[in-house]
Amino acid sequence: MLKLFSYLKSYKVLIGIAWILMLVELFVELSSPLFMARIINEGIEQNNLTTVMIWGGIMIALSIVSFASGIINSFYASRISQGFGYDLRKEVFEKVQSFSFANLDRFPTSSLITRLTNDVRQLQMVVFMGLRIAARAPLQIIGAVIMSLIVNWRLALILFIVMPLLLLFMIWLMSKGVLLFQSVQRKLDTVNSVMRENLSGMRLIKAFLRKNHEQEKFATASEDLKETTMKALRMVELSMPVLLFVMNTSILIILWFGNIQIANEQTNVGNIVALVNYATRIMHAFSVFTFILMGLARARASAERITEVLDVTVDLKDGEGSAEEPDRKGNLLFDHVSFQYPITMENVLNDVSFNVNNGTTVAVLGATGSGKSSLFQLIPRLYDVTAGAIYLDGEDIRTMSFDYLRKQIGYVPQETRLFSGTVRENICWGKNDATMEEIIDAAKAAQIHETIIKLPEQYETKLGQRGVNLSGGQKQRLSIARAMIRKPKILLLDDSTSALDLQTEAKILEAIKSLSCTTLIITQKITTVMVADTILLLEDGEVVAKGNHDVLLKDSEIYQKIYQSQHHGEVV
Ligand SMILES: Nc1ncnc2c1ncn2[C@@H]1O[C@H](COP(=O)(O)OP(=O)(O)OP(=O)(O)O)[C@@H](O)[C@H]1O
Repeated sequence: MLKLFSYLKSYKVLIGIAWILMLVELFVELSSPLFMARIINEGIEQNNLTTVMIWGGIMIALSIVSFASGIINSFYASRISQGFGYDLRKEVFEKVQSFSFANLDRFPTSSLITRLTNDVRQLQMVVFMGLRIAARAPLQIIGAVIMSLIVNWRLALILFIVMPLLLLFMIWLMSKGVLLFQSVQRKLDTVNSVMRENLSGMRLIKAFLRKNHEQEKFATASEDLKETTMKALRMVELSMPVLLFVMNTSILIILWFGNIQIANEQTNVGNIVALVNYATRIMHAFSVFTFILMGLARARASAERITEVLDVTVDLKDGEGSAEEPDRKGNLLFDHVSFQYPITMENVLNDVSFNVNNGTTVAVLGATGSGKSSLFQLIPRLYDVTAGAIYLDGEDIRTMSFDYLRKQIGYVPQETRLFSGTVRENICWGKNDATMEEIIDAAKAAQIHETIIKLPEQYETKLGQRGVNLSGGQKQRLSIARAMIRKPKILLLDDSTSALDLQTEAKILEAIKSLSCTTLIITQKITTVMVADTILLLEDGEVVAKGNHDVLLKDSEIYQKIYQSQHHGEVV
């Protein structure tokens, strides 16, 4: 947790001011009982109204100073804690942005969201408390103890017996609290994850009549969160009655012995009132302390979760190459490439070798789960190969900078993902500085221009979240336009034409040819495969056949079967 508080460094001066103001408040608080004792002893008991007026006036003036200090301290505490939260959130967000896919696989999205929001908020609260009340509570205890020793050291000894007991009780409370609040944050993750899945899959849930099942899942996760939170809060609530009991007992003992001392003329009423006042303040500080300790317990759990993200070693290292080299031709070579996902550690690609000449088209064919998408993700280095190497124009892609390598590639992933914004903005995602002419050209090439101009505001039509107001095929074509506008040297289409009719698909393939880029297409359609220069047949992560349509139809039994299945048994 201390590591995270290093983010407060830039607020050193403001923290100093906030603490000075807090000390002013504390001084007034601790000096008040003394003034009160004076008013009673020298004013009320002696019937001296002038003394009452003078010390009363001083007390009012000090209270105004304390009130103003409190307000300004609060203002600074909010400013510092909000700034700290902003800096920390930014740092965590930037770290997540630098994550490789392998790193991302380790953290569920919902958990990252909770860490970025709720966990940062917990730490923010602790910073606020630290500036407003946290440092005050222990100082208040120490100050009140010293003052009560000055006022009446014999009676103050009662507090020395009570305080260690309270301290032990609070340490026990804190140790239990940390574990419980860690559990609360984990349960919150689960609720967020269930909610996220539910909201993003709402259409499917309705179509499959899974509403009740999902509701049960949510209710279970929510109930679990409620139970754990209640358990944690019960710990906090337990502290209050214990403190009140101890406080009232201590005051009773002070009054009992105080009474005896007054009778023996060893002390006076004013001092006893002051002592009772200090005892009340000590107990109050203890209750604030308990509240702070619980906050700290919660923040410690949050700090651990945030540090876990910040401490991740990003396993993809950027290549040394410059981002401004000349564009490549697009020759691609897979040289004995094997790959496994870090979380499963099983080979999904095994000794894959093939060569693609620039400007040619390769169709990648294979059963589901055979490793096609995994193979594609290695080219823009979303993951790194586990063995072997991939070369672009003879150079290992790991030596190139990410920016440079990815600038050469247009990637249309299997799952079409559009962003809220206009149609134009979505196409521009592929090239920030694209002109309107380039945008229209890309849309025409992707066979989506005609559809766009029929939309209410054409290119300025706003897309709903994830493009809800478009059909599956329209979304696919828009993502193809987004990739084509970059005029990439390598174009990767991961099953991106599955929702298109044969005629539209043929037109897109024609437009792609005119880009003269190296194109790799994952497809299940034999019509697309047939026009490719090379076909790669993958099975369980291995290349089992390679060649053009005619070669494979002659040599590969698997290819023959695929061909026949889509040509209704017709053998060529
Ligand atoms: N992020 C991941 N972490 C762990 N394993 C994964 C991950 N993504 C895919 N896999 C596994 O890798 C294997 C290959 O998956 P891949 O998505 O590459 O297959 P595919 O041929 O593209 O399948 P499909 O045609 O169904 O899209 C599968 O066994 C899959 O379970």
